[in-house]
Amino acid sequence: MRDHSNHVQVTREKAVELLRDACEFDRRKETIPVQEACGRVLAEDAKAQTDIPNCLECCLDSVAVHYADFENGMPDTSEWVRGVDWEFANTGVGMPEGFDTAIVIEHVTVSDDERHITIDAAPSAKFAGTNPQGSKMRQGEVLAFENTLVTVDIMARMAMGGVTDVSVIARPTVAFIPTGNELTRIGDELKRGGHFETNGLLIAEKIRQWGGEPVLWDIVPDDRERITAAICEACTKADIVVVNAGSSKGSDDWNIEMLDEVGTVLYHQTNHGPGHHSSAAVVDGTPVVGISGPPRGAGFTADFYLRPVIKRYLRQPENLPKVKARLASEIRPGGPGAHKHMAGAKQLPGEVRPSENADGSIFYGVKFMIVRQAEDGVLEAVGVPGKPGGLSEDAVNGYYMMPSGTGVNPPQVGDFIEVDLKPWA
Ligand SMILES: Nc1nc2c(c(=O)[nH]1)N[C@H]1C(S)=C(S)[C@@H](COP(=O)(O)OP(=O)(O)OC[C@H]3O[C@@H](n4cnc5c(N)ncnc54)[C@H](O)[C@@H]3O)O[C@H]1N2
Ligand code: MOO
Repeated sequence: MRDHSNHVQVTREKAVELLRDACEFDRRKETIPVQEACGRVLAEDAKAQTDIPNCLECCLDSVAVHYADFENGMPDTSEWVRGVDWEFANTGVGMPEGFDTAIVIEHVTVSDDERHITIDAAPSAKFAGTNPQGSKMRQGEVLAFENTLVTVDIMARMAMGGVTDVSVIARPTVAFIPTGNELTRIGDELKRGGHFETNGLLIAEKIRQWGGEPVLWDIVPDDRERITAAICEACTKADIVVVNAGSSKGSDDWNIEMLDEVGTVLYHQTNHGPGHHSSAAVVDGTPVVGISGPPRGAGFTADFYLRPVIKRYLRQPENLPKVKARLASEIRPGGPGAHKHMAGAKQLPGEVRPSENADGSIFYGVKFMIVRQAEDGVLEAVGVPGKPGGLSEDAVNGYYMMPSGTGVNPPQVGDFIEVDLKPWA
């Protein structure tokens, strides 16, 4: 049984900072076709391979002429020959060779047989109505900088400049190690009192959405040697490792000890719940993110702690975006430390766990919120009604860290609160 007398509890902010400092990635690069670059991060500047346009180009639908014919005023065009003195020229297309100036088609009357024209407005200067070579992009010009997340527009711009292959940061591989004797693979027969291993499904998809490559480990039983072996193997094979469950104080909760044996534990508790038993370690230079078992907390603690590590690898913004929203429904404190048997209580009933902020520090209950526009146009946040883990959670798009502790006043309906937006990417 684990010795949990020596807690390393940190705030959420400190946890992210410790994890960030522990990441010294040796990023890999790969070259992929530009058509597949959307959603990837450039490892090098992408440069135009050619001038665009690569010759004098016509601006609008026009006829192409020689400016020299207009230098002494409007010429007599009755004897003009198509292809010699004039030619059609169209928007965004190279000028017919030899022609230097364009007159928009609205100032031109074309004969029915399209061989003769009369013009009612002369061009103002040589090259009028044209775009010079290289006016959209010049060969060698940077079209997108290193570390840019390629959007559809950027992908199309690079392709426009003749870029066929791009160098991108390889997707970091993220090993997910599920632990627990009670776990059963999805599709197998459920053990008595057990659960299907669903956190792997949940977190693998998040990893993909955030730009990583999930690698799912088989369920590891609560056995010290097997846990250690799985962690060590994963740390040699993956860029980032997630160890799931086995993080608390139960008779089979070994993960923190094992991480401590093979690496350095940075922290193994945070100041919020759910998610209290989140942890982090470094094993042979590989960051290991510890996510607690209960699925309700596993999802958003991955948002809090795993996402920044993946984003750091990919050199993308790490913090979740926050919005200020008007609290639209009453929310109550919760989690250890927010219990009615608060810090300082002399005797607790046996089924109640002691406060984790008995020292008077602030503890945060993570509240699932729906952020939406109120009828008066203001952004409002509604606490998810009903039972935690219920259907109403499907609409959750934000998290609020609700403080509790001595002297802390919880927000009232109508107050503005800061909500972390749930990340989809
Ligand atoms: N006496 C105390 N008991 C507990 C405390 C405490 O402070 N004192 N903390 C509670 C809190 S908070 C949490 S969170 C959990 C943390 O538990 P673990 O991270 O050690 O997770 P397990 O005990 O292994 O499992 C808990 C629960 O989650 C299910 N689980 C685990 N892995 C998966 C998975 N991959 N997919 C789906 N479900 C999974 C597991 O079957 C259990 O039902 O401890 C509290 N207890
Ligand atoms: O760590 Mo637990 O996730 O607080 O519920």
